Formats: sequence, C-alpha cells, structure tokens
Amino acid sequence: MWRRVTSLLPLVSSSRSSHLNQAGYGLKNWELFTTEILTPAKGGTFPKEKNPFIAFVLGGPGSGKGTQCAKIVETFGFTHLSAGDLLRKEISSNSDSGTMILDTIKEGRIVPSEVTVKLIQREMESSENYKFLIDGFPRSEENRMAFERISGAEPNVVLFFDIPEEEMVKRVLSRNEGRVDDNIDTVKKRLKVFAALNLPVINHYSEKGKLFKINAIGTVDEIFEQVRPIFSSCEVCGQFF
Ligand SMILES: Nc1ncnc2c1ncn2[C@@H]1O[C@H](COP(=O)(O)OP(=O)(O)OP(=O)(O)O)[C@@H](O)[C@H]1O
Ligand SMILES: O=c1ccn([C@@H]2O[C@H](COP(=O)(O)O)[C@@H](O)[C@H]2O)c(=O)[nH]1
Ligand SMILES: [Mg+2]
Repeated sequence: MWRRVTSLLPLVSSSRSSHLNQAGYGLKNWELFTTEILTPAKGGTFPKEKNPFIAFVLGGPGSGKGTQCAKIVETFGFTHLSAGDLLRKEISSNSDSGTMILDTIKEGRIVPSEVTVKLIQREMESSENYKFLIDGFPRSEENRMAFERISGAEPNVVLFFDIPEEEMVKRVLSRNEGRVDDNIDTVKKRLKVFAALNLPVINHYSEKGKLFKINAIGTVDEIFEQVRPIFSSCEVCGQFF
C-alpha cells in the first residue's frame, strides 16, 4: 500500500490561498451535472510499494493547466496525467465506456468516478516515476473521495489556476485542437459545472492548507514563475525523495 506523504512545508505561503470566496457561484445540485454511479467502498488500494508525490492541478476550462503541466514536466521531471486526455484516449480506443464518456464530455458533465480513477490508477501503477501531476482531477467532492478511498493516497500539493471566466472562454474558443467540447454551448456548461462541483474541492484543499492559488493571467512564462517556487521548495525540503 502506498504510504501517505506528510504535507509540504509552508515555504511559499505567500502564494497560498487561505480562503476562497464562493459567494456568487451559486452552488447547484451536483446531480444535475454528473453521471455518477455511487458504489460502496471496496477498500482497495493501489497495490504497488511506492511513496508517490502527487500534485493535483485544478482550474476552470482553458485556465492553462495543460500548458503549465508541460513546463513542470520539463523542469521537475513529473509524469503528467491529464484526466481529460485519458478519457479522450478511452473514446478513441473504442472501449465499452467510450460512448458514455463522449456523451458526457459533449455535455460538459463529469464521468463517473470509478471510470476516471481506474484510468489514473492504471497509469500510476505502470509508471516507473513517483512524481505525478494529476491534471483536471478531482472534478467534484465525489471524485476526490473516490480517489482517496481507492488509492489510500492524498495529494501533497494542489495548484489552482485562477482566472476570470471571460478569459477562460476566450482561450477555449481559440484553442483550435478539434476538441468536441471547445464550443460556446459546452463551455458555458463546463463553467457551471466548475463553479458548482470543482470549487468545493478547491475549498477543501484550501482548508487543509494544501492549496496554492496561481494568478493565471499573464504570459505562460510569467505564470510559470509563480509555479516554479512551489516545486523548488519541495525539492529543497526533500519531499520528492
Ligand atoms: N498564459 C496564457 N496566455 C494565453 N493563452 C494561453 C496561456 N496559457 C495557455 N494558453 C492557451 O489557452 C488554451 C487553453 O490552455 P490549456 O489547454 O493549457 O488549458 P487547460 O486548463 O488545460 O484547459 P482544459 O481544462 O479545457 O483542458 C490553449 O490554446 C493554450 O495554448
Ligand atoms: O476527471 C475528469 C476530467 C475530465 N472529465 C471530462 O472531460 C472533459 C474535458 O476535461 P479537460 O480536463 O478539460 O481536458 C470535462 O469537461 C469532463 O466532461 C471528467 O469527467 N472527469
Ligand atoms: Mg487541459
């Protein structure tokens, strides 16, 4: 069973968010937005003898998570697991869940936790690396709890790329990568889902003192200069080893 790693020393507390104001986001009933299949806890864990370092990378659609993950990989040698990319790979491989995943993504809703956690788990187990960036997951409190229950692991740090909605929409609509959800109708839905379901996860990690809030407006390099010290501090305090 994987051991939990103690929390990061607060070396970069200036960029930490102690409180996230949820006023105005108007939490809705999460069942409107998900296709969750709630199953009882199986008590399983990732079986490998590992002591992974896990960073969750969160933020709304188009906030720059994938772009910054590429820079973190290059600089700090993490393995990047984008939950969205793993789900899109499932669609392309014509798996049993492919049609359900495609329909869910088109609607901007959230794929059942057990599907996503299984995909992440598979990648982590087959990796020789022990440093993981999990990008775009957990998307909801239910996702978060499923991951903790199944893996027995918790993230060491959580990055939150904070950016106004109009900038997210602009970036998504000019992305031009052929994604089925990069259109104005789906983006509007994704923003609602983000506010209703992902912000509570962000608040949870803020309360646990694990959250690093990044101002995601600026050039890619300017934003990375906010990200870099978070991981440099980890190296200094030996959390990677
Ligand atoms: N700092 C930036 N300034 C301007 N554009 C950016 C910046 N960072 C990323 N982009 C661009 O914005 C678009 C969205 O970025 P990216 O794919 O990294 O976001 P994301 O958070 O992973 O989005 P999603 O959740 O939809 O996968 C891309 O076209 C990317 O090139
Ligand atoms: O944990 C996850 C991650 C993603 N999804 C679905 O995929 C799309 C696209 O995700 P990106 O992170 O923007 O690539 C997202 O809108 C969800 O529909 C998910 O269900 N669970
Ligand atoms: Mg992405």
